[in-house]
Amino acid sequence: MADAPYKLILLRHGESEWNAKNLFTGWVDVNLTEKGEAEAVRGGVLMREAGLLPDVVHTSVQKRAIRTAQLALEAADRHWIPVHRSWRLNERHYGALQGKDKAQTLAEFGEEQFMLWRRSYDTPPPPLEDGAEFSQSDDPRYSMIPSELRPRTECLKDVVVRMMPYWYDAVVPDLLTGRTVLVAAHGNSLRALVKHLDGISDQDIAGLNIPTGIPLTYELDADFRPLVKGGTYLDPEAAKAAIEAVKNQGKKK
Ligand SMILES: O=C(O)[C@@H](CO)OP(=O)(O)O
Repeated sequence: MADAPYKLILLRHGESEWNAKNLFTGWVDVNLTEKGEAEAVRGGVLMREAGLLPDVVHTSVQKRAIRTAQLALEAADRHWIPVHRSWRLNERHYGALQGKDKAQTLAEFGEEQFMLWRRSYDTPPPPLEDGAEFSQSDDPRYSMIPSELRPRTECLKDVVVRMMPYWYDAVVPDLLTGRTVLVAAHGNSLRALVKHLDGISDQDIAGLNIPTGIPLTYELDADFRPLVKGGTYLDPEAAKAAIEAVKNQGKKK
């Protein structure tokens, strides 16, 4: 069996204001709730207790992931490590669903359409028009992305396509130098990465949910394939309960 020279930690941001309100969020730049901040700190404590200390961190350009990384790294006494950020690690752009209530959307469109938009691999929600209330068309942080590349909606397949160049060009080179790499990102950008790492099929990925604030660690072999499929959550019990909660979003009132 190949060695496991590479260590990767994936961390979904802590609970956001819109997670708490049960709204589709996507590229809308909402902050963490107090609970989300506490989850981020706890994520850092778990890393410290496990002796898994990141040497470099990669985040999206969204506040909830940026702040989660900072809070977790402070708790692990690693606030000083180099940071890289990219829109390619952003949450999936949720198109015209951004800002909509998940329970209301489920009631209005029915379970099949709701789950197709939420978890199918290749059905994107309707696009969000530039200039609309929850559009990022005028956000300066995206001004360097050419218009034809800038998402107005995305399915998970689209996220895989825009995320993978970052994996190969930015994260893998850090792993190759022997650094322990932390990727602090989002439910769906991390689902895209886990799909690639674990070789999950387009069908089966629909059933995979990632909880907020609990580090998911991978040891990777020389081909950047996991020694343990699915990785290892640092708090498996808490992860199990939190995964169920993510799965059932929309059903709660
Ligand atoms: O609203 C969103 O942007 C995401 C993550 O919070 O939701 P979902 O889990 O429904 O894809």
